[in-house]
Amino acid sequence: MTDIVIETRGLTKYFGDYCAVNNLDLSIRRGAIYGFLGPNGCGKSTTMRLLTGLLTPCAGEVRVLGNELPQQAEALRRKIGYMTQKFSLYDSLSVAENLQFVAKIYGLARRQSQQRIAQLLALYHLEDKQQVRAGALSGGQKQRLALAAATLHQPPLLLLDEPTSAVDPENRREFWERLFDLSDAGTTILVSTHYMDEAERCHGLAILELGQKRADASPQQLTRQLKARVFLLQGDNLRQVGKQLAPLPEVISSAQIGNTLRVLLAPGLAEPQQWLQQQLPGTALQRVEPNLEDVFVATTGVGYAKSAQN
Ligand SMILES: Nc1ncnc2c1ncn2[C@@H]1O[C@H](COP(=O)(O)OP(=O)(O)OP(=O)(O)O)[C@@H](O)[C@H]1O
Repeated sequence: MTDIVIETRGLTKYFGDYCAVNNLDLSIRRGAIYGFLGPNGCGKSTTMRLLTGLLTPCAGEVRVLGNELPQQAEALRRKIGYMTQKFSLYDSLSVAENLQFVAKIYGLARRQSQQRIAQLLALYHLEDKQQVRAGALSGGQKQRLALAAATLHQPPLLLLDEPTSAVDPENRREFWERLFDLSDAGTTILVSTHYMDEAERCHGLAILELGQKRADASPQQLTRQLKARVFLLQGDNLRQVGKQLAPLPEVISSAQIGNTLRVLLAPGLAEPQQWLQQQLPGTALQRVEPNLEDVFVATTGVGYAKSAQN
């Protein structure tokens, strides 16, 4: 059996005249946690819906777990777990009732369903909440319940659309530990996010903008391959310095972080440090290693245009 679980070529989706997903090629291997990182409206959710078979592409080829979509969407449905952006379980049902309901949908036998639900309640620390209405749970508990429901039938592929957007850092960390357990057991996980710290945890990552893929590699490769140069500046009047630098075509971005200004320079400059020092005589500056946020800034928006120009 092939090790590639999700494969798309030229995947494209229009809503009317608007191209929400534009000629997307993906290749995601079994057991990977693969992230979609991108701004609001870049096409993350639409791509996920296309990969579940819920939406039909306008063009391109899609193969998920060996199923050609949209023709074999029905066969795929039982093999995936899908956690939508909005909590989609029943607020008025208890935690246990929600899981029993999902087990019925998947056609689990009563005994098997009881065992699996007990296992999930323990795994996701919901044992003492099983009689509580889902609507009364905290944000973190709701997400754990949603993950329990999405994994109830032990699917080999999980699609999680911004799963931790309403969750505090501790719960998010715990949630990701469970995702790594699932990945370790062979589950492939596709996760969309706005958060750099979540994106950094992924094995592989696509940065999306305007429905297009701007970059695709592991977070480590993306930072290593970045051609833009990053500098940290210290000194007085950093607000003023930032405003002076921002409009220059050689400057991809300047952003204040505490008492420093983080400046990204476009790749075309032969002597970037010298060039920057000439713009700002007397300002202390130091070259630093790029992080994932630098990659994001350089591959989207103004950064994308300036990187391409220079
Ligand atoms: N059913 C639809 N009809 C028309 N336009 C749509 C539909 N679904 C999505 N869109 C548009 O397609 C674009 C991509 O939307 P999508 O929800 O995939 O983005 P996203 O990256 O998931 O955004 P967010 O981070 O805000 O969830 C947006 O401009 C959106 O308005």
